[in-house]
Amino acid sequence: MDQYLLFALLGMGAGAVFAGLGMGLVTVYKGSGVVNFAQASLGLWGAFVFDELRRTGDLVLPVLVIPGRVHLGTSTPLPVALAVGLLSSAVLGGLVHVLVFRPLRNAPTLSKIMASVGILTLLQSLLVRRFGAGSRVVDAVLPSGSLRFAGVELPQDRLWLLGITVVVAGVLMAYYRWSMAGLATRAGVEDEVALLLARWSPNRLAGLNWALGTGVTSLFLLLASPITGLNPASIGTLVVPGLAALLVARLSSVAVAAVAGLALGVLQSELSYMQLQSWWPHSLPSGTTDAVPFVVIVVALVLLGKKLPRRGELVLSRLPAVVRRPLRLKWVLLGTAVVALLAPLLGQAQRNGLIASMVFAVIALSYVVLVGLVGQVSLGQAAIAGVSAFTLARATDGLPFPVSVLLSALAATLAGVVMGAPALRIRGAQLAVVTLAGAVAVEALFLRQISVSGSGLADPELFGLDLAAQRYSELARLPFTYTVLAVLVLCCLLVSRVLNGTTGRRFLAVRSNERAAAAVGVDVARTKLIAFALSSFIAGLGGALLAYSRGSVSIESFNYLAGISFLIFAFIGGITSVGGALLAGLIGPFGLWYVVLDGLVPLGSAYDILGGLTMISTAIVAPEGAAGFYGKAVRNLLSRRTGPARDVAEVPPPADMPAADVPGADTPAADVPGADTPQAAVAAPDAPPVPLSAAEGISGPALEVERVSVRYGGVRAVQDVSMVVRAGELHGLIGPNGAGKTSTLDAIAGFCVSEGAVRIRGTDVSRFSPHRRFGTGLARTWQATELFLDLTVRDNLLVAAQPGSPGDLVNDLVGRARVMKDDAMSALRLLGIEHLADSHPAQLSTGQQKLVGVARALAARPAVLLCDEPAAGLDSAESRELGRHLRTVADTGVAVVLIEHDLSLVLQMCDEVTVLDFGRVIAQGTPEAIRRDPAVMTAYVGDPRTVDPVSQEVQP
Ligand SMILES: Nc1ncnc2c1ncn2[C@@H]1O[C@H](COP(=O)(O)OP(=O)(O)OP(=O)(O)O)[C@@H](O)[C@H]1O
Repeated sequence: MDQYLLFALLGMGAGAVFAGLGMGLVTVYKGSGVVNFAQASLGLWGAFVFDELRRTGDLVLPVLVIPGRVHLGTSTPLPVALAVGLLSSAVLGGLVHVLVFRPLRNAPTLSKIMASVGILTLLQSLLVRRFGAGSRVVDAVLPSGSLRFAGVELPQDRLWLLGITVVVAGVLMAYYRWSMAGLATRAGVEDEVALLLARWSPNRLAGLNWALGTGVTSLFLLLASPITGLNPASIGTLVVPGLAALLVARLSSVAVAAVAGLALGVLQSELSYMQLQSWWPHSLPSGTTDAVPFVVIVVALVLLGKKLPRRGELVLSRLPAVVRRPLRLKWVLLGTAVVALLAPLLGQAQRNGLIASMVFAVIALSYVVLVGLVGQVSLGQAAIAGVSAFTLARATDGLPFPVSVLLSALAATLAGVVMGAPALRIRGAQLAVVTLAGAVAVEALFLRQISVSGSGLADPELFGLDLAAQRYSELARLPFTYTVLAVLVLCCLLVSRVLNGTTGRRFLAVRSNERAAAAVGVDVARTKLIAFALSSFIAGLGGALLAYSRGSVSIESFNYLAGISFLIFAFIGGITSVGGALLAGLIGPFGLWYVVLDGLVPLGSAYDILGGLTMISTAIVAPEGAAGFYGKAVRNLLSRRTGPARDVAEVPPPADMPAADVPGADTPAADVPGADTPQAAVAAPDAPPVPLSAAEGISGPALEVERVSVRYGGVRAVQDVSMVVRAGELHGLIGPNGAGKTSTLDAIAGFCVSEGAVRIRGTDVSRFSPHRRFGTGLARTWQATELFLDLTVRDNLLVAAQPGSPGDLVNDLVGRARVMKDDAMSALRLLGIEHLADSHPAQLSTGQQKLVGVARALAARPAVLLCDEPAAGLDSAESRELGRHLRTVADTGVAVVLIEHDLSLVLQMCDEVTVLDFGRVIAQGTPEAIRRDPAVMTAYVGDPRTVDPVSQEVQP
């Protein structure tokens, strides 16, 4: 027991460091909304500066140019060195905010993650350049020696660290609770607009918090350095536990971050003690302690996943745009032929560069699938590629060449799905944290356990043809070059097919808006898992090729730092297109660009610094990457010469533009897909109703809601609401603000936890997820339009028309995907907006967007359509037009539930009306009955009289 106490206290050394990281990360996040992957590097800078001052009296500067250091005298007193060290980190943190994150304030989360990862690599290289790569032993800062307690010698420095952690956490808490700047920072987390109105500058506050956060982290790294030593390479062991503390603290509580950090340190220390015991199962991998943060993160996310707060940012930002355009076969063949003809002409070094470029392009394609198309930021792809490489070296002995590679890639697929599974509830920076922690765990539990030397890898051979990458003096053999080229071409075609097929459409829908995707039947979790699997398979192929090309498998090629470097180059190239991946290959580690540059100036580690700097500037200037940036520039140039380029979406006309002026209006009806169907006859609300709904011919209730209740914590938003809606009925759901209308709709569609029963055409769907409810014939629209901004109007509708089936991916790959264009077009035609099919949502007016939202819900021919204030934001003429459209929809046999504030519109258009107030049904019946119901008028105007439905004036 004494030993457990001792090890618990020993763990406080690392624990205080983790706590310092966690508290610093929370401070930075509170101030700026950035999850700072470079926190440990920024903190280490101050610790190194402090140590260097004490050793040599030199103040080291982070500037890349000379002079890198200023001599301040031979002996610097401890307090001065301490102050200068902390200040260095704080200033560096403030500078990072001003130079990088301030310009990125409104940028997508992806750009912020990439920038902070760029800073991490940049600082790591800087630390090595300025202070050397080795480990430093640091003189004691805190009192050493021990105290005797309960028969155990307790180290004093750990007790001091524990005390300092408590004090710093207390000071930070007091700062956020009582100081004006702290209170303003907390207010900014909720609502930055309000902060601005109160005359606080969010930028200045962010800068202050950056400086404070990095200073706090540096303090703990510095004080604990005599225990932990100082080593630039230790960043890997620091980043993940710090991020784990941040997540456990729900990104907001300094105190919880401190406790979580200390607890992690203690847990790791106790585990390392237990591993020395005879009863410990020694068959467990020795890296178990390094995997602890991953487990903590996974548990934290499972328990807190949906509760993690989001910042009230000024601007909602989007990921870089994706252009869906299939690869043209002639370009693929031409490109392949050029590389194939060029390869024999290159020298060994250049051909090696070509191979490295092609291998890296394959790996970059895996990022295109996961990060570019689904928006899932992964820092763990190198570990996934490593699983394949190590499997190839160890587990596929004796298997023939392509089979061994395919099996290894499948092992990587499995690892990717396992790493991705806990991440299904999250995205953005938190996902990046999980994948980074996962990469460290894979490295500790798997890669390090099966370290393999070069001889472990059998050379590839196909039908007697020697495909080895190297043989004697030949370092880059042609047959291997062609093998890699073939794999790259296949992967490019695969990704292009997926991007342009139904799977890609669904990927982009999930990337754009997860809950809207679920509302149109997309199984979001499955879609993400498919993306993880596909991307891991491609990364696995890349990993196997990388292993062959290097002739050996080493951890350094696949550790978390390699993962970060991979992501950096993939992002610089362009993370949303096949072209971007090819560019990434060109500039990637040891690729052709590196070889050419290295021939001119020896690069060494400067290439990483260059990569980090390029990464940061790419994140700021061109988040779409070099491919997107130059692609756009070329298109602009062409359009200036020849008029608008074809793939740039043209701005559609307003809805009231005459049909003849609409692009494509001169297309004969017979040329429009689906024009020969009966639905094609319907072009306006005045036209006779056309059967569109899957509910055709069904009589009886399409929707039954029975005693549904919804609670948000202490708020009872909906209480025992019941209603029945028949096929072909337009049912109004009205009530004052906050009456519970949207919550009722959310409960029916499965978007909130509720009690009671919901039946669609007799099927009880109360326990179904939203996408399964959609499958039974229930569609909805949203109060905000919630269209998929990355997709055209047609594609928005096609996502709903084809919510997914198990064979879709294979069909996409073999080019046999079914396209339900008719359903999509007939929904657009029904609402008179087929001319908008090729527009992007951002180009449409609010009214047009609302109609597209209704059309999207109709594209799957639902039996029940729930419309949440579709007329909000429209003028009264547009509202009435929309009302007529909905009447037409109901007349096709769809049961329509309409939430609407325009009382006169509801009383005119609807067959039945349900009125809610304070979450309860206060009236139900025909518009006539509702009009006469005094309870309704009391709820609306506090006056028990009736209302004139047209003028909305209260009648005596
Ligand atoms: N996510 C939530 N968490 C806590 N309370 C909520 C949440 N969503 C809604 N509420 C509360 O539940 C009640 C009903 O809200 P709801 O949005 O369903 O009403 P509504 O009739 O649709 O209002 P409006 O017409 O303004 O859209 C309100 O008191 C609201 O503040």
